[in-house]
Amino acid sequence: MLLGKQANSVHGVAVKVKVCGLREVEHAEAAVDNGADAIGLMFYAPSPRHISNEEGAAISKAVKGKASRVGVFVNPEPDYLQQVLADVELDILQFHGDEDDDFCEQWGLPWIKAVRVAGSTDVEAELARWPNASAFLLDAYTPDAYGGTGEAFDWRLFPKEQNKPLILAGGLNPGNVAQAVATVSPWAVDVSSGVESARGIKDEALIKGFLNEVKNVR
Ligand SMILES: O=C(O)c1ccccc1N[C@@H]1O[C@H](COP(=O)(O)O)[C@@H](O)[C@H]1O
Repeated sequence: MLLGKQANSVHGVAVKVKVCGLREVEHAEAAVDNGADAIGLMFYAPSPRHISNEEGAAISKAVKGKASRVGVFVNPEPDYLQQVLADVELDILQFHGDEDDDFCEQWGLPWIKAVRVAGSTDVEAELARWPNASAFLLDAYTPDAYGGTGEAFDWRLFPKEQNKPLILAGGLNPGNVAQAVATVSPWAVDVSSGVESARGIKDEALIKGFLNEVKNVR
């Protein structure tokens, strides 16, 4: 599991893994069976990984009790988010847009704030904008997309010390995740396009490969 109701562990002994943008029950099951701590369900319509509430409910049910189910949103309308919560059992919310602390805090679930990092970003100052976040996910900034681009940021900008769990994301894949973990020592890693055979299409072998690579450095 990724986070409890209270997130209070920082830099635990094992690197946790979230596999994001799952659209098929069998891919979610493959991720969980191979050691994923969390799966991400994309509720952002422009994403190639977007799923309906019905699809999300089926995946959520399949992995219940085995992994944390994270709903990923980008600047959602409150009514839409409310409807997702009514239809899909989720454990954690991930906000990947311009949502402020008050917006993220109102849903009664632990939440992760994604912060998009460019060369000029003052990461510490950015993280201070969401004091109630349970954890932060650091992803690459790209001007034309909110995430899921397969782009990495400069890992030297990843904070060495933080009082909250930090998740490394952006451009991770089976070929670079071991190096990323060794370089940055994140609390968790998050992958989406790096385990796809085509845009939005997850690949079971790549999912397994990614999880094996992380296991080797756990
Ligand atoms: O996956 C998407 O399409 C997406 C769209 C909008 C916001 C976030 C999105 N995905 C998240 O982006 C990061 C990094 O993805 P990648 O591994 O570089 O493809 C990851 O946290 C996804 O959850």
